[in-house]
Amino acid sequence: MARKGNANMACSQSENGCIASFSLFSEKAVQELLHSPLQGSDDHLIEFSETLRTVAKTLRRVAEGKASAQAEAAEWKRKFELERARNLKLENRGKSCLEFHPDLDDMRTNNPTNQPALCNETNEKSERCSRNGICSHEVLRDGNPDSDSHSKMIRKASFKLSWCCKGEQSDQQKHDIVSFERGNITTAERSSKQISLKWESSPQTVLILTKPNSVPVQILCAEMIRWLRQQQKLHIYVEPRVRVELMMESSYFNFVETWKDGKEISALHTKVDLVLTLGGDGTVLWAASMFKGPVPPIVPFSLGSLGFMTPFYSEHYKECLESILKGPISITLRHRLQCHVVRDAAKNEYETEEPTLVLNEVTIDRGISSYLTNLECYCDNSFVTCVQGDGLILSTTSGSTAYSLAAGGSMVHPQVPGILFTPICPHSLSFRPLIMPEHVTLRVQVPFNSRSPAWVSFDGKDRKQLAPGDALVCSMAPWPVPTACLVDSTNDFLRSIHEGLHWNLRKTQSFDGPRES
Ligand SMILES: NC(=O)c1ccc[n+]([C@@H]2O[C@H](COP(=O)([O-])OP(=O)(O)OC[C@H]3O[C@@H](n4cnc5c(N)ncnc54)[C@H](O)[C@@H]3O)[C@@H](O)[C@H]2O)c1
Ligand SMILES: Nc1ncnc2c1ncn2[C@@H]1O[C@H](COP(=O)(O)OP(=O)(O)OP(=O)(O)O)[C@@H](O)[C@H]1O
Repeated sequence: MARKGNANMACSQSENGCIASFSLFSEKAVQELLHSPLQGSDDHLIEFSETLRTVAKTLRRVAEGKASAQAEAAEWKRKFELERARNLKLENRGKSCLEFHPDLDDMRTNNPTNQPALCNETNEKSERCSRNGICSHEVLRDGNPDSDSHSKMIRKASFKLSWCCKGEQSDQQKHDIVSFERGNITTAERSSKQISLKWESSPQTVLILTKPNSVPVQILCAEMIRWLRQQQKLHIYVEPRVRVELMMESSYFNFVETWKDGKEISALHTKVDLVLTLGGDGTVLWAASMFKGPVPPIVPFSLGSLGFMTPFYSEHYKECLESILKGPISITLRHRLQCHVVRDAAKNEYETEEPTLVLNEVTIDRGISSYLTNLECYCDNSFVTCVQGDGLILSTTSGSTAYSLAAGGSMVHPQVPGILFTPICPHSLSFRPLIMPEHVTLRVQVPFNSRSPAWVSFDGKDRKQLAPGDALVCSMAPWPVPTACLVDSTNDFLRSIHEGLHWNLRKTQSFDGPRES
């Protein structure tokens, strides 16, 4: 019955009007005809019914063939897009690496092989490692040349660990990341160390972003601008809306700069040294969303109710800013996800549609539909699972304390590079959340046979519909969001889960009472 139902659906969904009209002669219709009072009374009618049944069967086979061809085409398309996404990622990495290097010309001249900056970095790393005496690339020596046969037998085998960059030919792209010291694996570098920012020249320009419709925020903003101008001699940028509000208050604020259009916004990162946010976590998300590429360091002042990412107290803004402008400051590099919506109809969406960067998460859910969402999920070339439930959250580790947490995901330190894969109300008893490594590309596909479309939203905003056949492709973005820490990354994170969520708060058990003897 289910197969028959599917066949009918495939026929009626077809854009081909001819097949749609033939679906009138479905097997069900034929059965009804056979069981009608005319049955047996007319041999010709029976013969005709048999013919119709054959036609219906043939049509069903055609519809099934079409569905399977569509699925195969989607699979090829998915592979093609994955490959493109990988290449794009590599290209972006190359670009960002080059962009962030101030002495690019020097490097080019000093790099006879003309390798990209990434390779130089790797060389630098291994040089640094050798200096530290940790990353020896030598083959393990025997030790004592006079050693007896017993000690030779217990000698450990030597080996080399290397890492393959995707999309390159395997022989050319092996970089040693972990080496061996007398056969034991040690790591020289870890990606999640506390990062310190030291100004090499003083910051000149500050962008202030504020939560809208808040009088305390407006008052603080005006006060802060006066202080930054008079005491720190800084250039100030604000949003057009805020400039209007300031000018209504006083013409004194005429020096405050703003922008006119999206083009000027996209050039902001080249002018702004520091971004101050006055609001809650939503204002930090807003600030991050303004920068589609590199993001200047953000100093988030807390004027909201929760404030996971806003460690600075607005009452102490003068002391905070004095110390930040002087530096050095501890920062958290918050990873972002780069998301592409890939339409089934698109020939090549990567070239036409801008990716959306999210700091918290991208959510694919059932929107207003009351049906279960049905989402096929892939990680690189591997099938992950099919989500049947309210939806799926792909979250950064910064976002792990937001929607993903509410859906049962783990809380993860924001400096850990990874992508959280958290289902929303899965209709299955065994669906636990996953955390994937940072280098993967995830693809969430609405299958062709889905009963309803799905909806995607980015940091809780910009909802878009995903029709059957459409997909969301998501990978780690090359541009993280550097946010200033009040103390350091770990201290701020723990403080936020204690104070913000009252994590594991319980009255301590009293001393009196039964004890183990
Ligand atoms: N059920 C839920 O928990 C739920 C539902 C929808 C959206 N959200 C979250 O709201 C975010 C958008 O925030 P908004 O301020 O624009 O909307 P909002 O004003 O609706 O605020 C949502 C709440 O989430 C908190 N929040 C945001 N980012 C956080 C983070 N990284 N860690 C801990 N808490 C965080 C905010 O402080 C706020 O209290 C989305 O990215 C999503 O994570 C949560
Ligand atoms: N500069 C801005 N322009 C437009 N919208 C903004 C801006 N800053 C913040 N928002 C939006 O305003 C909403 C509320 O912001 P925010 O979370 O900072 O304040 P809050 O809700 O009072 O804080 P909390 O969530 O901690 O209670 C968010 O949805 C955010 O996206």
